[in-house]
Parts: sequence; structure tokens; C-alpha cells
Amino acid sequence: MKTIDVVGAVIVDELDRVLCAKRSARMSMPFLWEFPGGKIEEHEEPEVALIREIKEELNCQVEVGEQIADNIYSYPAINVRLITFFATVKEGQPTATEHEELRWVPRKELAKLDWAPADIPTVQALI
Ligand SMILES: Nc1nc2c([nH]c(=O)n2[C@H]2C[C@H](O)[C@@H](COP(=O)(O)OP(=O)(O)OP(=O)(O)O)O2)c(=O)[nH]1
Repeated sequence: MKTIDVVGAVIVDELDRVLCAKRSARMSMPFLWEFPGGKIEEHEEPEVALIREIKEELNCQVEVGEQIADNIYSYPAINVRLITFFATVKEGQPTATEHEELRWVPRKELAKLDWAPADIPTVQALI
């Protein structure tokens, strides 16, 4: 089965809240929560992909910090390798351009959301 490399941003604010994004009805896995981000292009560094995807999806500029997790989850139709990084907003205000909703959630409460399965190792590492 095909494996796609995906990068996700754990954007944390000064109150230790994490920016969570709810997938929309038009996306696969509708209404599950995820970390904003997307597919890494060929020969693209994960950190570069993350900055590009966040600009596209949230229309803001982030600075990428340490890596959190790197795990593969096998969905019925595809394997997703999800690499997550801490990130902070450097410029602009995160705005939902594709997602159903954006929500700042205290780090300790992250497990209360209904996450895409590939995101669980990252959530576990954060709480
Ligand atoms: N961006 C992101 N994608 C995730 C996460 N967890 C997870 O399983 N995914 C999956 C959903 C998608 O299949 C793929 C990311 O692809 P994408 O962001 O470029 O594409 P997309 O949302 O338009 O997805 P799709 O509807 O084309 O499947 O990885 C996550 O935390 N962030």
C-alpha cells in the first residue's frame, strides 16, 4: 500500500494551548481533529513543507521548533507517515481557510477531542 509523508504543526501559544483543526465535510475523515499541515512534496524538507502548508491552510507564518513524533498509521486505503513539530506563530493570525473549525485547546485537555488515528502518538506525547 502507498505511504504518504505528512507533516503536522503543534502550534502552542503563550498560555500553553494547542491549535487544533477540525477536518471539514469535504475532506477525507470528515470532522476528525488533526494538526494543521499536509503532504510533504518530493525532495522537500519536512520543516519547509510545514511552513508552506501552514501559510496555505492558516494564512500565517510559523517558526518550526523541535520534532515531537514520527509514526506510520495504516488507514484502510493508505499509510500515513505523520511527522509532527512544535511551532509558534511569527506573523499573522491563524485563520481557517479549509478547516471546519480551529480551536485553541489547553495541552492537558487534548485527549478530549476526536482525533484522526495517526495523531494519537503526538497527542499522547503532549498530555
Ligand atoms: N494535515 C494533516 N493530515 C493528517 C493528520 N493526520 C492524518 O491522518 N492526516 C492525513 C489526512 C490526509 O489523508 C493526509 C494529509 O493530506 P493533505 O492535508 O495534503 O490532504 P487533505 O487534507 O486534502 O486530504 P485528502 O482529503 O486529500 O485525503 O494525512 C494531521 O494531523 N494533519
